[in-house]
Amino acid sequence: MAGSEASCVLGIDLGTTSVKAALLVGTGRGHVVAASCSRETQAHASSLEAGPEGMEQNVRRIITALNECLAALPQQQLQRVSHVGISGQMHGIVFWKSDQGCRWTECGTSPTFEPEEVSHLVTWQDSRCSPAFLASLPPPQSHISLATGFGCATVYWYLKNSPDFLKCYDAAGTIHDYVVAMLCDLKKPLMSIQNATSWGYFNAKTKSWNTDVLKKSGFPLHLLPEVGDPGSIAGRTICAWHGIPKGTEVGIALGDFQCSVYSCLTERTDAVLNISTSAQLTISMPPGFQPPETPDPSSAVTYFPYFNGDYLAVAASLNGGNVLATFVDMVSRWMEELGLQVQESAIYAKIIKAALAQDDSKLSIHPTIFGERHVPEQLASVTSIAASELSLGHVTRALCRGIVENLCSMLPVQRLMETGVSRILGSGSALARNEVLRQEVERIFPFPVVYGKDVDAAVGAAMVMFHRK
Ligand SMILES: Nc1ncnc2c1ncn2[C@@H]1O[C@H](COP(=O)(O)OP(=O)(O)O)[C@@H](O)[C@H]1O
Ligand SMILES: O=C(CO)[C@@H](O)[C@H](O)[C@H](O)[C@H](O)COP(=O)(O)O
Repeated sequence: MAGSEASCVLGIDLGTTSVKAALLVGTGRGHVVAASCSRETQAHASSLEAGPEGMEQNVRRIITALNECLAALPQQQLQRVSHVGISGQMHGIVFWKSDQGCRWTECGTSPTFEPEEVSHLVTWQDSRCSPAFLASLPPPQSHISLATGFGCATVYWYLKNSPDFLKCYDAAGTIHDYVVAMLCDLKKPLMSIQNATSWGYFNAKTKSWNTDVLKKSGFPLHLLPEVGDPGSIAGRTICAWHGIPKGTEVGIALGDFQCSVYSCLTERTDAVLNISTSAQLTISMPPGFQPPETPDPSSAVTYFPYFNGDYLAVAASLNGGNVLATFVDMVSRWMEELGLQVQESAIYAKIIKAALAQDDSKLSIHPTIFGERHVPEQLASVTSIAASELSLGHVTRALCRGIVENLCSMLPVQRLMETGVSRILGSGSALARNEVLRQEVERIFPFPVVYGKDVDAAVGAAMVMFHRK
């Protein structure tokens, strides 16, 4: 009954590069994606406090992209939305004043909210916390090693370097926690244990913050959100929003990679490979699995809470589609310096075409320009450079291969085989839009590869709510 009366569920994903939205409609046997939309946020912002090491995003731009996305969805179906599920980029932190986080205004025919007293979002890509700074912090009681870009590490950085900044705000969360708090007018933000784990200083087993450790070191505890289980309801919308009725239930915000996995994983013998701005290779752990109490900082695999007490083992690479985006940006800047202007989308199309015509290359690119959390100091390198292999096609092919090989070095094919993996599910729009990356995925894995669409996390966030209904 995907007909006109069926109720709809809206899924939203606030990614690092783009915002996506997907409308799911119930059918007799499940659901279908009735409409979807994606908008780049173009939200990069300079950091006043951290300088070039900061990686911040302008929250207004993110919300503008969100509004544009929702405005592009069919009004009739938005009016039938019964639940909203929201996911987004993990680890990051945004601060706001709880009584002035946003202002609701009329936007076309329906109200929407505009950010007011809100800081920039300091993202997972932020590198202001050096290894020496992190080593100076109290050791967390968590199974996850602390890294730069994690919410609690960022708070400590402000505490040391810019304490007045923190005095301006009394609430904090991930960007998706912020949106949920604004939609439902939560005075105290609520965070899922998926996102709380991604901030550091969180014990996923007891589902609680390391308050004793944090308190002793003067951490502003009032900035820590309440925590809840993924799949639970955070509140109800306080206004009709883009036609979505007032009083619609909104789920607690979820991690984007868990939602990408949720959108496609059906068998325990599946591994999920997601490539968006970052990249992840994930397998699900058996029911009842508990991660070791203390992390191995040299391990490339971490364990993240999934749903219903289950865990995912994930190789989370900081070098995914962003490496290609950086390459495209570099080409575009070089061309500009040479007096030519070419749109980035045209560069993507050309480099992908050139690499498709170049199906092999001895050129070897280790692409970790952003480091990796377990080896932050190991940056990118290029080897086996032959004069005959310098075309755009060779370089793009080698770059795509390097991204996939790097991810596989973090969670090797051998380990996948030992755990019984028999299929790779590919998700994320960097993969969906790049045939060269897909070819390299198919080359490296000795398993069949099945692809999703480019709004997977948004679909996953909606599915979580759909299954609650
Ligand atoms: N025109 C394009 N063609 C192919 N790939 C693209 C194009 N534009 C962007 N990309 C890739 O998509 C990535 C961003 O994917 P996206 O799903 O929007 O990320 P996120 O979910 O992190 O917001 C970029 O880092 C880049 O590698
Ligand atoms: O770092 C991890 C997990 O530790 C990432 O996998 C996590 O999903 C983060 O949200 C991403 O890094 C950001 O997601 P995306 O915008 O690249 O899709």
